[in-house]
Amino acid sequence: MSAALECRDLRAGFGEHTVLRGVTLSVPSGGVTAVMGPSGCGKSTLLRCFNRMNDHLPGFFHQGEVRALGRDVYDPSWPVDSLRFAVGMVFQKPNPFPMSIADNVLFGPRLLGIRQRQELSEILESSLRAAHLWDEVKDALHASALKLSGGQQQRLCIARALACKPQVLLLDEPSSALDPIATARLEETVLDLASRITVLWVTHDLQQAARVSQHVAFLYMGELVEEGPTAEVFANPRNELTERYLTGRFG
Ligand SMILES: Nc1ncnc2c1ncn2[C@@H]1O[C@H](COP(=O)(O)OP(=O)(O)OP(=O)(O)O)[C@@H](O)[C@H]1O
Repeated sequence: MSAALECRDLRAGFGEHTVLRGVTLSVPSGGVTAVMGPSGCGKSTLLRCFNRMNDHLPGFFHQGEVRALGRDVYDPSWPVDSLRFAVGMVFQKPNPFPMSIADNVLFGPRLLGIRQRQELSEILESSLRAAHLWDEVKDALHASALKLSGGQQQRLCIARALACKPQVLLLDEPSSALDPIATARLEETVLDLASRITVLWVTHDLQQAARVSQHVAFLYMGELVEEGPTAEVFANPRNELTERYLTGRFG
């Protein structure tokens, strides 16, 4: 199985604060890999290294290698915009742009220079369908995205990322602001997508990690403690820290 994302000896942090302390991780192509670990252990920082979303944050530094789709993410011949189209991201809080549903989805394709009406309308429909939102919004494509519910807004954010035809989606606790029904719909949507693209999903929720992922990585205080097939890690963790985390015995 080839790796969609990889980092080797990755140290990263902000100013004097080292957050990631030499993380080596390989995220298999296809399916869902969950990153779990206690608050502050560096999950989001790790996720954001893969599409260079930390770069603009004050004091950010990194050492070591970070690769996406087989390429160094700092390869000067790979513009950061193209990297972020290939490795899309959905954040904790839904963040639709204050514009119509259609304009949200078509924002990326228009930036990519696509102007043909027919092509844009195909991208709009296929992205909304893939995000399981088409049936709910097909008669209101020109209504404001801000009128959608939180769960719909989060699926719109997925559609917006999908419109740029990513090969990888980074999800940073995308359901933490959603109720259980909206969370279930989001999980169903992502599981469908994961047959075609690679998903790296940061979650606090162990049951969610067990439900959605085939591969799991456990981070603790900036170090990768354990990774492997989800069923194996949950049933038989090799590391005592992982075992304590999974059984809720974490001081
Ligand atoms: N922009 C920033 N500037 C300075 N420190 C930061 C910044 N972003 C994160 N940190 C610090 O890096 C550490 C790891 O944060 P990160 O958000 O990666 O952890 P996390 O495991 O995702 O946490 P949570 O589960 O609470 O979201 C924390 O101590 C945090 O305060």
